[in-house]
Amino acid sequence: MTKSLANFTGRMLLVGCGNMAGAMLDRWLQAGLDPSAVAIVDPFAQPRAGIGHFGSTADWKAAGGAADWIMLGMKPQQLGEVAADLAPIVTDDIHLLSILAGVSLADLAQRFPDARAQVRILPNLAARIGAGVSAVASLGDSDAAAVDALLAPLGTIVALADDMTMDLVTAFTGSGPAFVFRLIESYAAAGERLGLSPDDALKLATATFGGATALLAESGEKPGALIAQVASKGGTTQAGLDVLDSDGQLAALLTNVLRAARDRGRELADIARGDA
Ligand SMILES: NC(=O)C1=CN([C@@H]2O[C@H](COP(=O)(O)OP(=O)(O)OC[C@H]3O[C@@H](n4cnc5c(N)ncnc54)[C@H](O)[C@@H]3O)[C@@H](O)[C@H]2O)C=CC1
Ligand SMILES: O=C(O)[C@@H]1CCC=N1
Repeated sequence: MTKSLANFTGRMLLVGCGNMAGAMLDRWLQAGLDPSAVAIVDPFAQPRAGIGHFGSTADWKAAGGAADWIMLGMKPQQLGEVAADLAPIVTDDIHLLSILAGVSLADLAQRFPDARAQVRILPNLAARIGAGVSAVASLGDSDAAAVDALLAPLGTIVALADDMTMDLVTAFTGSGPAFVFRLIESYAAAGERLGLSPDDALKLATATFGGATALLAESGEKPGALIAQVASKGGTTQAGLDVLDSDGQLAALLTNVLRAARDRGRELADIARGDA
């Protein structure tokens, strides 16, 4: 059942509302968030019924805009221009939330020093259906109960003591869905190459990945224990696993994938700080 936000009383401003912030907002609205308590500053955001849309922070302010929560949902590269307009508005009664990859709590505190709290959230796209993962770390008086209430309808919440590992988590769970979609796409393409029709290949691949992850989560068993239940000695699965496991190539490939994504987060932070 969707966790309710019907009792959430804060006024929320979203600065940048594209794929990720839009997925969070749509889930929040589904969970009962009052649209009249939300405003969006984004020159290109998709309009949503009952929500005020503004092209700039100045337009929002001129229309009498006020907020208790402000969430940064644009790209990290836009932090400089956004902060120039927004920082004077972020006073000590405002919780500043950020979903920006790379941008650290220290960077947020430097850009928005007067905020009541700086809260760094790393969500993922599955938030749209309440099956996401949100890692969260904060500075200041973050009102953890209210932050948890906001994040609960989006899926699993992982509270981190600080944001030291956030760039790795960004790669792992933030970028993660794209890596999984690519694996499924490649699995389907391999099935096609060996004779399945494109429709059957994607349908079977999606159901196989979905069923396997659901079984893993529900059974509480370790992946290795479930592999042993599928792979008969000398059978078909073992023949495939022998290829997958050869020379540790899969582990090396995935480590390189995560390292590249994590390191790009650090580069984005440099760009957001104006250091690159
Ligand atoms: N897409 C994802 O799965 C995830 C994204 N993120 C983070 O979310 C943020 C947004 O990413 P996406 O939604 O993928 O990008 P997006 O390109 O879909 O959305 C960005 C939005 O910002 C708006 N925008 C551009 N300049 C602006 C300005 N000056 N003021 C206000 N709005 C402005 C754009 O019109 C657009 O709607 C990034 O910082 C990214 O690191 C974090 C976790 C996952
Ligand atoms: O690709 C990106 O930079 C963002 C951060 C995590 C997922 N999407």
